[in-house]
Amino acid sequence: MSAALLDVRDVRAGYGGTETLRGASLHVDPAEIVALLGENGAGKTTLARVVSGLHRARTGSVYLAGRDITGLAPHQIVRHGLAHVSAGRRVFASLTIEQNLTVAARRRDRPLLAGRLSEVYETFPALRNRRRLLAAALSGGEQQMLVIGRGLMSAPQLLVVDEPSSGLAPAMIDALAAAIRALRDAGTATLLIEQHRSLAERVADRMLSLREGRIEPAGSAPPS
Ligand SMILES: Nc1ncnc2c1ncn2[C@@H]1O[C@H](COP(=O)(O)OP(=O)(O)OP(=O)(O)O)[C@@H](O)[C@H]1O
Repeated sequence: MSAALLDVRDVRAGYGGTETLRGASLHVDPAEIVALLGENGAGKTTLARVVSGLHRARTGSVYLAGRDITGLAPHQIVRHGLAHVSAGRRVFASLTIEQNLTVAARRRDRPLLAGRLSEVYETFPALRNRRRLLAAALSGGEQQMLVIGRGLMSAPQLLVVDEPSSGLAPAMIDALAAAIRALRDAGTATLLIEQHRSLAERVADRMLSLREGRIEPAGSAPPS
């Protein structure tokens, strides 16, 4: 059994007659930040969706903490410790920040909520200060913090975050980098999916590149 937290082995996946992933493999170790880079349309989002159960691999397998999660439903994969933060920062604009964070919690999870909320607010203090505001009032960067915060509410061992830096100002990218590093230091690993290198270079322990359906090393990352 592999000691990796996430182990993606030889995954093939696509749409209709098109094969987007053609034997893609990668691993993420516990409390490691791995960036997956690739051009527009390379298949990064497809890979993220396969890992989180939103898209079915044709062949290959995905292991999380040694458990075969290939083909499990997304809600089962969340329970095994993976949170997927999709691209696009979809917040519930007419709910408050705190309601956005708690909306998915089940009734029996309520006693745990206060603890989870306080950890999210520790990671993103800007959200704590504004928790009673409607999410519509947030900037793009704050909305990105909110959707990551929503992912953190399930106490994941691994965050898979798709294009968080898209369209953000450099100061906000720095803030995101600091948060992702703080999460790593507290034990949460991240698979960071990015088209551009700016956030990846600031934060990643390792950088990978998806090209022609396969994953290869993308040069060494600077120390963080
Ligand atoms: N639902 C779908 N049906 C058909 N083709 C799709 C679908 N989703 C994605 N594709 C195609 O699969 C390929 C990979 O898309 P994917 O979104 O995984 O790439 P990406 O690397 O994440 O790119 P981007 O950064 O633009 O999102 C693209 O050619 C895309 O057009």
